[in-house]
Amino acid sequence: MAKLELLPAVDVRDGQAVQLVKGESGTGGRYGEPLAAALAWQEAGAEWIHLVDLDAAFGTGDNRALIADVAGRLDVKIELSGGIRDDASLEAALATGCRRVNLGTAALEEPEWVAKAIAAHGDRIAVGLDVRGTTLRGRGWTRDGGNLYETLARLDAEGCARYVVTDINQDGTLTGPNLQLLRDVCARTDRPVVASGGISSLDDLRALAAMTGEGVEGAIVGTALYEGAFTLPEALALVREG
Ligand SMILES: O=C(O)c1ccccc1NCC(=O)[C@H](O)[C@H](O)COP(=O)(O)O
Repeated sequence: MAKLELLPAVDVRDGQAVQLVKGESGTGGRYGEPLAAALAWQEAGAEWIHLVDLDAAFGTGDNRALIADVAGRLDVKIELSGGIRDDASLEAALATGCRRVNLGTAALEEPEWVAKAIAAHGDRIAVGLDVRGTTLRGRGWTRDGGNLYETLARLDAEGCARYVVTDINQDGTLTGPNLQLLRDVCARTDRPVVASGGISSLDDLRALAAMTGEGVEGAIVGTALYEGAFTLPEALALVREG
């Protein structure tokens, strides 16, 4: 069975590393310099970093220069997310050297542009499916954006290579991932799924590792690592053992 990939999160708001609760502004913890956080995950053995520009996602500015600087100083693979909605932001994101970008809002509001981006960039494009129930949310998770499964079918048909699936109600809550949602998404697509939101324990990672055969490829971990629920070396050892 394939090994579950782990992606420690570095979400950037106002130049600081943060983790929000359910994506709500002003909630959650602040964790200092994003570069220091990213280097700490890299030194602890991370193979990936999930790097998010929350200001760009919310439309409250951006941390583009800082994010490009962080990306340029890391040796690990980067998944870059937040506010990538047009040619300029996509080119800037890809120019950081990241392995892939996540498109979120654009997949809901600019489907033709997203189809072109998928055609042009292949598996460097993933789509973030951020949901409450089965309703997608865009613009930093502040606006409804259509039905999860209709959008998934459309993106599959357009050749989308991978999905990052977040249950917003679990995100940052340390109450565990929504395994049923992940199962349902995996049942409706043959593309790999990266799980995000709510991971609280090594047992949660074991449960996700047991789903690699269903299509769960990776897991983004934020709050649990910052708050010390487990360490990254412990998590990496768990997924390496299979
Ligand atoms: O990724 C986004 O675009 C985004 C937009 C608005 C609010 C939050 C957003 N991302 C949050 C994350 O990527 C979290 O770091 C990740 O889901 C980890 O969650 P957790 O392990 O529950 O802290």
